[in-house]
Amino acid sequence: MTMPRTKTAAVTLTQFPIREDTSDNVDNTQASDMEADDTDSVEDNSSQEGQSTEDEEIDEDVADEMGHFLSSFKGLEDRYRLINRIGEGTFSTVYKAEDLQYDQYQNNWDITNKNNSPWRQHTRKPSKSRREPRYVAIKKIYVTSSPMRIFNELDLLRDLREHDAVCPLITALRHQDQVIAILPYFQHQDFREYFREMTIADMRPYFQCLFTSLAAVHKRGIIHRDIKPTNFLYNPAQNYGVLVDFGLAERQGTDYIACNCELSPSARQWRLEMSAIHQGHFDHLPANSYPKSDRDTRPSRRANRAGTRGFRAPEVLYKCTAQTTSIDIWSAGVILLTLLARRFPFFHSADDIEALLELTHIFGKKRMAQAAVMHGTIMETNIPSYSENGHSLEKIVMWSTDRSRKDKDGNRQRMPADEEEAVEFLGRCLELDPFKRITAEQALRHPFITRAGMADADEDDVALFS
Ligand SMILES: Nc1ncnc2c1ncn2[C@@H]1O[C@H](COP(=O)(O)OP(=O)(O)OP(=O)(O)O)[C@@H](O)[C@H]1O
Repeated sequence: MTMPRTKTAAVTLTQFPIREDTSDNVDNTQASDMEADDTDSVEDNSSQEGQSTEDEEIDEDVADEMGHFLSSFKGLEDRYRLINRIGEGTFSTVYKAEDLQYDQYQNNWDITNKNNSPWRQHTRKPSKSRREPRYVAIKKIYVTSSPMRIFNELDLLRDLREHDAVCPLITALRHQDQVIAILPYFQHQDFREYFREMTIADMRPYFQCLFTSLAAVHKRGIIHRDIKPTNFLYNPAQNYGVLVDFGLAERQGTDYIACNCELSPSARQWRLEMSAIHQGHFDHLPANSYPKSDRDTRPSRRANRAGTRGFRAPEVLYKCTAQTTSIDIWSAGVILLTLLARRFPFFHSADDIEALLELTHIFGKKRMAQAAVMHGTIMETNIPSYSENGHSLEKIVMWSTDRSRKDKDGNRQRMPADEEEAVEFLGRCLELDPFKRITAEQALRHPFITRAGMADADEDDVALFS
């Protein structure tokens, strides 16, 4: 008889009760929350360590580390055979492992068993042989993560388990203060290996998959908060990818405080006109306004800024207190910009102020100042090289790919039509106003996406990047 994964556990293991109290046995005094909030920032320092095969040699240190992990987590070696370390991030280490007790459980998560699943066409055919190894990814969450953070990730993953475009949670286990999440192993390629070669025709299915995942996540009112290439596991050979890492995700509306951006444009304009800054003097402050230089007296604004540097939307940088799922669309736009510009990482700021300056360089002082006012804050810079109106995204892409110079007859290179379409879509994702930014549902109806799989633009692609 097979059993549902979440109802059974080896006697020696503490099965992680996803919806129950998780604090038992976890030393709360030790658990320092590494979650990025108002003060912390996360860098994209996760590494993918290749898609190991079993023949591949394993680094001695990794072998030692895996041995220690197996021996310290009671009962783990009866259930899983660790094969290799496949990823190391800010909050966890991920291992590839063989599921030794696969046949003892109901495996509803297994895409190879699903009929009518879009995953089915992207994965190997179900095998009749019961002996074929089944692989999982074991995410060993660092013990320094707070129990609430771990609970949040597992809870959201559980909510999203029915979605083919999100890597589902099989189960989670706890031994003392160590929590591990078991996910299906998804064969993918490291972004750094393919981003330079991707043609526009290759980008379409990539974003079709990514936006399908985002549409599913956003439909449930969940903000992923950490959309970046290492969190979208993509297999270019199969044109298929899944979203992982809900460690920073949250339900929209958590810690919500009203923000200026929700006002109607006329109400916002009225507020601006009444502000001391707009009037340029502080002798007669209108009611309910702040003087310009009051840093010592006014508490600083707090908002969730969790995410990875370079991928944060402007409203996150401006500490908007009413952030929505559209922050994920911005981050997806940054991935597209990376692909079109052939530069990774595209943005490389050390902190949020630098990140705002990088954006100002592209979008210009005027639009960045307008975006700031939208969220009830002021953005000023005296850096002389920044222009008032910034540059078009088309120009940025042409510069980045070394196509901005005129030819010997003085003509500028033109962007091929399919690339123009991609840049137009990019502009819809990198819209400074979150309310005007395209949604995931709308993105799936955009021609850049709907043309995925059509052999439309191969000639242009070849001409462009050869
Ligand atoms: N289901 C999976 N199948 C294959 N590889 C995976 C899977 N889940 C995670 N990985 C690998 O492990 C890496 C780290 O995983 P994850 O992003 O969940 O951890 P993290 O510690 O939160 O990382 P980060 O610092 O990027 O937020 C991924 O980039 C990927 O290479």
